[in-house]
Amino acid sequence: MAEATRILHTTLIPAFSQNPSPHLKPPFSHSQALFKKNPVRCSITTSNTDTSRSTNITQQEIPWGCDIDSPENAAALQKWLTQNGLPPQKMEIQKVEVGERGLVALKNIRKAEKLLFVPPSLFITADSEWSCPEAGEVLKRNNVPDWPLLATYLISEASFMNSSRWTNYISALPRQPYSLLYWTREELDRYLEASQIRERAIERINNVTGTYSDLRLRIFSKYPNLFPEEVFNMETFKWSFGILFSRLVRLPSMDGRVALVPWADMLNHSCEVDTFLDYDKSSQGVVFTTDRPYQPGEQVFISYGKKSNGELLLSYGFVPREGTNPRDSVELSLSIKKSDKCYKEKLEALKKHGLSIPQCFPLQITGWPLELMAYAYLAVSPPSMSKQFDKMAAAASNKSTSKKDIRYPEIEEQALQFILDSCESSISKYTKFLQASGSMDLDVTSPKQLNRKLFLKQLAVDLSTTERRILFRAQYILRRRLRDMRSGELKALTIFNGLLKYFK
Ligand SMILES: C[S@@+](CC[C@H](N)C(=O)[O-])C[C@H]1O[C@@H](n2cnc3c(N)ncnc32)[C@H](O)[C@@H]1O
Repeated sequence: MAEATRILHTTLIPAFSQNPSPHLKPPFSHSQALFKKNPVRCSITTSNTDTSRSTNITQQEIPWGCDIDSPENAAALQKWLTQNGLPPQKMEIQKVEVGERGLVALKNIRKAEKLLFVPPSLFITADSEWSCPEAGEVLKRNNVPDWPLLATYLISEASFMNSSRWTNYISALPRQPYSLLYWTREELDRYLEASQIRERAIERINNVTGTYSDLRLRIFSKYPNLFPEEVFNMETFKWSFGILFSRLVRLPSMDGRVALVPWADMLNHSCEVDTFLDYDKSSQGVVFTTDRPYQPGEQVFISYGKKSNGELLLSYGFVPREGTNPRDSVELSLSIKKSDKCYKEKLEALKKHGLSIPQCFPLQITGWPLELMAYAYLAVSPPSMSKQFDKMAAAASNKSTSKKDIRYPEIEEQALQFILDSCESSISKYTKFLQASGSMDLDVTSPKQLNRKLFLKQLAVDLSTTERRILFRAQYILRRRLRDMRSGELKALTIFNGLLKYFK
């Protein structure tokens, strides 16, 4: 699946911003000049004919997807796809244990077999035809990038209901995609207080909100006939962005184009699988090649990419079982104390290399990056090492090409202790949350609310448990390294004292 954060950074911002920042700002901030004032009229009529959308339509009347446990919409989708060029398949959509709905093998599937073959006529891309062509033209004339364009397209097509070519597809989409976009600020603060994913979720929500506000200000408000507020509003944008975050695919063999690929987007993710979707030039369709055999009745999986549990929760709304994700990582936040004698110089060196105080680095169960160690060296280095600050900051930056494997034996122990302290402070936040979660008052007034809160809390508990596990591992390694170092130093000191005595 497409890497949402990267796409928001590289696709949204450059097209709209003259001053792209690596840290996400509302994406359309400097774009005024790119929008041309050129109103277009749409042929939408008030009648409810087959080829038009009623202007009286309300958001409630539009079927924004379905409850994904209802099998009818999936069956209708499957039938429609077959009638529209999807070749016979060795899988069908079924209710499954992992992912609610998924693709299940109907026949024996071999390892290294190509599956799917979804033709381009069934992809939704930035070039797809609009049921209201005038609306598409307005967005294109204003250089709206792929992501907001596709988000608007989905809403527009949903609003045309049966008149849209995509009605069967849209009706089978989840009514509420599981992603952190649907968590309120209070829920994020409460359930994800220990995890850095909270910050990422807030950033993403602000991004989506900013994108919608900008579209509304610069385009929708100027063409209310084409983009009525009852249909194109914050709620519907949350839905369409939620769909994009959890289903959009980047196709490497089509120059990295992004597309919604009906049918292929029914495949669920497994951390143990290595195969991913791509366009196959020889068969001219989206395929994937199995990396294992499947028997009839078994669910078939793909990989959504090498993502941590936190990233999977952020975009897809699920957390893999503890210990099953070899790519799992946790963001450790490192900081330099304001009381540090060289605080200003260190901050300047970090800023020069695009870093900040505090700064997050990913810890994995297998270890931590060299950049983190370089940051730790900088944090603990005394004023006498000020000449090295720039080199340390450069090595701490993952953008720098300079040598990262720097070593300063004289401050190595302090640097390791500094990382250990940061790990332990983070562990205590997770432990506090996990202990409190058992007796957390969910503050609900209906069974529906209770179900939702219980579900969110469980996701947060799962994420916190897996993230803390990585921190525990790092704590163990760091304590052992420090113990060995200190006992080595002690031994050296004993030998030295012995030698001193001998010479005396
Ligand atoms: C591309 S869709 C896959 C089809 C989806 N299951 C459906 O019924 O529409 C991605 C969504 O499937 C679900 N999903 C995928 N892999 C999963 C997994 N390993 N565990 C739990 N849910 C998963 C999540 O809700 C995710 O947002």
